[in-house]
Order: sequence, then C-alpha cells, then structure tokens
Amino acid sequence: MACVLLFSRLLPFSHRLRGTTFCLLSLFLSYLCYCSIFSDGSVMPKSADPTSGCQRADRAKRRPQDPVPCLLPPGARRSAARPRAERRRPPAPRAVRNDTPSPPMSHLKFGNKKLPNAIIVGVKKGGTRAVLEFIRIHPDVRAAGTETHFFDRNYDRGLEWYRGLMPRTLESQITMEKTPSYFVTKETPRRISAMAQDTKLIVVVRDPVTRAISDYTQTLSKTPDLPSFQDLAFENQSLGIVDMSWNAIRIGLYALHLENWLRYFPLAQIHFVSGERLITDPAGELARVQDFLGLKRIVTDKHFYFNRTKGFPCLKKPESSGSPRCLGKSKGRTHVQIDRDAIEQLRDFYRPYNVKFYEMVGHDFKWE
Ligand SMILES: Nc1ncnc2c1ncn2[C@@H]1O[C@H](COP(=O)(O)OS(=O)(=O)O)[C@@H](OP(=O)(O)O)[C@H]1O
Repeated sequence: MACVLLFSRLLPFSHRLRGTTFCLLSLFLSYLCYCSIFSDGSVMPKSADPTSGCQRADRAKRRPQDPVPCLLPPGARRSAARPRAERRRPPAPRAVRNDTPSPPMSHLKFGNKKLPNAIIVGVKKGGTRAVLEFIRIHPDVRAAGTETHFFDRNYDRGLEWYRGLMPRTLESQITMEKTPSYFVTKETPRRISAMAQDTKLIVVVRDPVTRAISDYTQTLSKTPDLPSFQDLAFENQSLGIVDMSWNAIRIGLYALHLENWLRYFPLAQIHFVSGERLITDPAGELARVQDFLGLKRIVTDKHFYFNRTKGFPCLKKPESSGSPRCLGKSKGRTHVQIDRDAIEQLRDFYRPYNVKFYEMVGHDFKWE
C-alpha cells in the first residue's frame, strides 16, 4: 500500500498504472515464495496430537495387548527415528487427549487384592488388635483394617467378596486379616482350609479368667443393665457350677476349640501368641510372629515404648512423620471388680482345660 501511495504522488497517471501493476506483482511473488517454504505444515500442523502419527506407523506390528509405544517418555524413541529437519522444529504443542489409553498405573502402584496368606483367628479380647497393628508396620505385610467375619457370618457372599475387602499388595507382600470369633466357630477351620490349606493361623491367647472379665467389661460398656458377672458365669456359685454355655466362659476353653482346628491344620501351621507377654515384651512376641510368617525381623524393640498413661506398649513415632500410636479406648479398659472367690472358682474350673491346652501346643502359658 505504501508503494501505491508513493507512486501516486511522484508519477503521472500512465506511469502510475505501470507502477501499481509492478507493485502488485511483487507482492504476489512474495506470497508464492512464502507458501513454497512452509508448505510442509510446520507452522500449524494438521494434527496437534503428538502420538497420532506414531500410533499409525507402529499399529501394523503391534499386538492388541502391547503397550502403545508413543506412551513412552516423549522424545526417547521418536527423536532418534525422526529426520534431522523435523528434529529442529519447535516441539508440537502437548495435547490432552481423553481417548489415549492410560498405562495401568494403578496396577504398578498398588498391586493386587489377594486372599489372605495369614489370619489372626482369635481369641476375642486376647490382644488380636495389638498383634495386627504391630505386625502391619512391617513393610512386607498389608492387612484388612476391619474384621471381615467372612468365615463365620459372611461365607455366603463368596471368596470374591472376601478378596475385595483385602488391601492391594505387591508380589512380595503378605495379606492378613483378623477376626477373633473364628477360633470358636465350628465351620471356620474347614472353610479356611477349603480356601487354602497352607493359610497360616495366629491365635492370641490370654488367661481365660481375665479374658472372660475383659469380655464382660466390654459387653457391660454397651449394655449397662447387664446382670452381674457372677450371675452369668455360674449356674450355681455356692456349688461352684460354672455356666459353660455363656460365651464369655466358653471362649476360654481353648483346648476344646483347638481340637477342631487340628482336624484341618497341622499344629506347625498355628502360631500362639501370649497375650500377657504381648504387653510385657511386645518386641519378643513380634519377633516370633515374624519368624512364623517367614518375614525378616524388622519390627523390633526400636518400634515400641511403654505409655504410662495408657498402661500399655504403644508404637513410637515413625522417623518420617506422624505421631506415637496407642490402641484406642476400647483396648485396655479398667476391668469390672470381681470378688476373689469367684475368680478362684473360675481358676479351678479352667485348670484342667489349660493343662490340656499346654500339652497340645507344647507350651506352658502359666495362667495361675
Ligand atoms: N499394646 C496394647 N494396647 C492396648 N491393649 C493391648 C495391648 N496389647 C494387648 N492389649 C490387650 O488387648 C485386649 C483387647 O484384645 P483384642 O484386641 O483381641 O479385642 S477384640 O477381641 O478385638 O475386641 C485388651 O484387653 P482389655 O485390657 O481387657 O481391654 C488389652 O489388654
């Protein structure tokens, strides 16, 4: 345009006409030149998707299950394969495509849900929560957080339902759960053995008299108008006749329950944790649990401290972050006071069962 204005001032009309034509012609030639230089589309590529060309080129060689090669770190393979001229170009804009298949990151990151390799099967109020919380700080252990009650209450839901409750684990990790009522449920040993005969079993046992009082204390906290402990524990206290049908009493007959388990599992596949030693020497008990599970002894006394307020061992603050961890208020309640005579009567009642249990497992737990 500047050219046209200049000519209109300086030249007569006939000359002006020739000058304008010259000007338009040179503009047209410049345009043709521009188009020929950038005709390969590098100014505005047709497809902004950096993966599309790559997918097309490789598709013939790939099987459907193979990963899409263009999902590898951009540039790693493609820069070597591209012609030099193309490599000099500015990088194509990164496009977010919803239809690009995602790599299976969840699989890589979290592993798979597996049926448990080891189960804490009992006993109620034995210290089962403490064992699970202590063993699960081991990096090779992952555990279901809540009691699943699969083998006693939810068996009809099937193994896939059960598996769904498990945490994701890597190949090297073991899966665990705890449901203390399993130990006294008749069908459970058969059902666990039907799932996997090599399932490792852990039983946390505790003096059956203190266990019964602990059980009663828990029930009383939820049902304040419960009859007294003595009323429930004895059919006739003056004659020393214990009511074996009361659950709090029945659970403590360890020898009887164990007989049922030994029909389906060898003794070597069952590990017994002392509920008493779990409080006085948690690291020692955890060392034995780790050995039984075939784990490296990683959970050691470094991990515990005795919390005076709680009156129990708790987990120390992890090095990285977090805070010290004690079990909740429902663990370590102050027990209901039971008179000495009733306790002595219950000790007499349990003694033969305890002795039988010590013989069966080859260990004296010294419940006196
Ligand atoms: N470290 C630590 N902290 C708190 N409590 C501990 C610990 N170790 C063992 N225990 C004892 O665990 C008892 C509860 O047992 P369970 O976890 O098996 O109970 S439950 O069956 O799951 O309800 C609980 O019983 P009670 O003292 O009668 O409440 C505790 O004595």
